[in-house]
Formats: sequence, C-alpha cells, structure tokens
Amino acid sequence: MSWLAPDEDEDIPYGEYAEHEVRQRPNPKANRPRTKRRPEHSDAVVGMVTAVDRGRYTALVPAGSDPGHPDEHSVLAARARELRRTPIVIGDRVQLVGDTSGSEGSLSRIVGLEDRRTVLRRSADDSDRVERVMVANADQMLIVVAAADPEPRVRLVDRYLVAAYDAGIRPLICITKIDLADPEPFLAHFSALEVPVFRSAPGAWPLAQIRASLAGRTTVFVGHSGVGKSTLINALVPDADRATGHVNEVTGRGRHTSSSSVALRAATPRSAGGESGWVIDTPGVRSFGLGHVTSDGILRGFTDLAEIIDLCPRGCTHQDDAPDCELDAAVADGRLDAAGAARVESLRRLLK
Ligand SMILES: Nc1nc2c(ncn2[C@@H]2O[C@H](COP(=O)(O)OP(=O)(O)OP(=O)(O)O)[C@@H](O)[C@H]2O)c(=O)[nH]1
Ligand SMILES: [Zn+2]
Repeated sequence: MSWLAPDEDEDIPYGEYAEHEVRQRPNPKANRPRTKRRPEHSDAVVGMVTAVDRGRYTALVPAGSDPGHPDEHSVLAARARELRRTPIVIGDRVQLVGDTSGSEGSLSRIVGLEDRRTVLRRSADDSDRVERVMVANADQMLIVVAAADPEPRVRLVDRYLVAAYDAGIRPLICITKIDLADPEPFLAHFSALEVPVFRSAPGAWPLAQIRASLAGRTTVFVGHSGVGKSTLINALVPDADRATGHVNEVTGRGRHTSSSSVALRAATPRSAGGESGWVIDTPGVRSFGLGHVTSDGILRGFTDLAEIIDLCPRGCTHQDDAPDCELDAAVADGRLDAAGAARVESLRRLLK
C-alpha cells in the first residue's frame, strides 16, 4: 500500500502532469478512494497555495489553524504520491501533514485538497478539449487591457469574459495606458455588460478604486503580455516585485517577463473593512482557449444578449445561418445598436 511507504515526491513536471491528468478522464466511480480522508490525516492543517515552483508548493497557514504553530506562517510542501495526478494550483486549499512548522529546510506533505469554490480553466486553443486548471477559489477576474501598445483586442477580452462567467467568477476590466490612446471606443464594446471598468495611466493609477474592490476577495489578474499588469500589481502590492518589461518597438509585443503564478496579499482601504485581498498574478497569456467551454457556457458570457437569445426558436444555434435567430431580428429592427451588433459578431465567432 503506497501510503505506508516513505514520502517520495514523484512529480512529473507541472505542465505535463496537468495535461496527463485531464486527458485520462478516469471513471470517477472506479477510481474513488476507499476512504475519503484516512484517519492518519485527521490532524492535517489547511493552508492556501500561494506559489508553485517545480513541484514545490508554498502554502499559507492562517493564524490559529496549526495548533503547534499558531502564528500565520508559510509552509513549503510536496504532493503526496497519491495526489500525483491531481492538479494543485494557486488558490487551492490544501491539507498538510508532517512538518508544518515552515522553518528553514522543512518540507511538509500535501495529502488532500479541500473542495474548490471556483475553478478557472483554459485550454491551449479552441480545438483543444484538454483543459488546464489555472487558478482555484478566485472570486473575481481583473482583465487588464491596454488602450494601445499593445493594441487592445475585443476578441481576447470576450474570451476572458466567457472564461470568467463560465467559472462563476465576477469580471472587472482595467484599461491601462489611456495616456497613449482614447480607450472609450474600445470600451463601448462592453458597455452593455455590467462590468466595472477602471481607467489607468501613469500618475493617475486608479489604485484606491481597485483596492476597494479587492477587499475580502481573491482576484486573478489576467492580460496579454505588455499591457502593464505587473506595473499595476507592483503599485497595488508594494513588495510584490513583479518583473516588468518593455514592449518591443517592432512587434508591439511585450516580453514574457512574469513567468510564474503567485498569490499576493494586497492591503485595502480601511473603508473596505480593513480586510486584505488576494491578488493572483498569472503569466501573460496570448491566447485563451475555450475548447473546454460548452456553447451554453459561451452564451452565459454574453449576459447583455440573454434577453434576446431567450426569444430564439428552440434549438437555435445562433449562427449566421441559423433560421429565425432573434439576434438577426434584433439587429435589423434596431433593438441592438452598432455596439450590440458587434457583440453578436463576437458571440458568433466564439460559437464557431
Ligand atoms: N504609457 C504607459 N506605459 C505603461 C503604463 N502601464 C505600464 N506601462 C509600461 O508598459 C510596459 C509593460 O508593462 P508591464 O507591467 O511589464 O506589462 P505586463 O502586462 O506585466 O507584461 P508581462 O510581464 O509580459 O506579462 C512597461 O514598460 C511599463 O512601464 C501606462 O499606463 N502608460
Ligand atoms: Zn438564436
């Protein structure tokens, strides 16, 4: 029986195991563990994963939850062998046993995962049904997009929105570099959605507003490389020390300067109850595959079109060639303006 064996960490490199895990799609019934939590783990301490680095997890154990070590502390841990194929990501609440002191050189062992409130996933591209778990337990997604340099792309923001709604995560938008271009034409595309928008420029960072919305929540920051996500995070979390880069003048692309995901604690205003918030930084992603999201999931990302879609004939595909799709009628009779028509186009591109 493996769990009596000494702990050895048989980690496959992170990327590989994550794909391996989901490709297999094991029959959950056949693989169900005999007991949910083995008695020897009843004294497990729960911590939140704040960093992942080559098979080593940093977990923050809150004050008072580890009887032997009552102060808040971080623990370095490896996965127990039986969790080898289980993706463990930033934001996960993990059950830790062994040396949970967090002292120099100590290594604890993760023996289980608490249920996740939310799971943010993505796939490499739309044809790829292999999904990758990016972040667990996020409440919000702050979509960082630049008004220029790199040029904002409606499609990418649409993808983030769909992924957020699909995961049950509240989206927020921060448009940066408004010193370089007028952001309003771009933002008009999303105006019918009830998504809070922050506008940002050097010397006019909307830090107070963003901080207020972070309080008591876990917010995952996403954005194309070079949009200024790290700059923003460094301003929000002064000791974050996220690497910032320069946009390549020829390609307009940023270098991939932040390469790992971390959770950082952000101080928030006293008016927000003094509760801190968690900021999760993810490496800049160029594409955001939605191969794992069903068409219903995609439709849920277009809350502004929901009322119209409700009037569609049963089984309507909502595509260009769908007979009697109410979206076409709404564009034709003016219920949807130019921005609304563009939203219909966005939806149809994603449904293809
Ligand atoms: N003009 C202008 N430049 C900005 C603004 N915000 C950030 N920048 C610059 O944009 C460049 C890219 O910023 P980063 O913060 O590194 O971008 P990032 O999104 O974190 O990029 P990755 O680390 O590659 O994911 C840097 O040179 C920043 O100084 C802004 O509001 N206006
Ligand atoms: Zn339709």
